[in-house]
Amino acid sequence: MYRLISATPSPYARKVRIALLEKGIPFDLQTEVPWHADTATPAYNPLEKLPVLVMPDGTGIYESRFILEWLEVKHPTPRLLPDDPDGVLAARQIEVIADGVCDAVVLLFFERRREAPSEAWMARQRRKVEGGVRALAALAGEGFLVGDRFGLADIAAGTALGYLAVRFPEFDWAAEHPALAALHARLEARPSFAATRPVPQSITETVV
Ligand SMILES: N[C@@H](CCC(=O)N[C@@H](CS(=O)(=O)O)C(=O)NCC(=O)O)C(=O)O
Repeated sequence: MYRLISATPSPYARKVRIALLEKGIPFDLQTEVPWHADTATPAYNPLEKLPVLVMPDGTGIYESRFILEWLEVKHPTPRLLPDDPDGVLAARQIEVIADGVCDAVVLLFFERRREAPSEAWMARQRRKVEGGVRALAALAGEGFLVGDRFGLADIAAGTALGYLAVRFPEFDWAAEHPALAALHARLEARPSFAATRPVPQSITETVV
């Protein structure tokens, strides 16, 4: 059985959790705080990050985009990528935007924990979050983000938007982007999203 090393707020781990659930792949969930000294990630990932998908033989793969690509290759049905190459590229481009929003939120979150946070640095990260959400909003319509089928693009965008509620709640993106908010509501109604709602975690060790 696979084991996924995850964290309750992690949007990157949530992408993998949702893909595993959508593909009906059984897995054990190992939830931890990757910022604490006792994290298991260094045993599998030289970058010391989760998610890590641990194989039955104990080896691990890491980096959410790679894990999702790996799952698409090893467990191709149901397919989470479009059938056409341009659709695949569009979905991957959306994942780049969504992950970039999450990256900026992480940097903003930890900057705020510094004794003397840099206002310039935080403003820069907020700009990236707002710009990324604007780019996603420009793609949101009545259906799913790419083609007529739920897939990777929706998983990436949905997990990024869900992460904002946990780490950047003061950004009222839904008021600015009603079509994106409606898509997000549709996605959060899916069992795979409902089962993986992000929850803040208590980080009690010094990180920055
Ligand atoms: N690009 C990576 C980012 C993963 C990442 O930043 N994970 C965080 C946890 S969380 O922010 O997703 O909750 C982590 O393990 N950070 C520990 C560290 O960076 O040392 C991915 O997509 O998997």
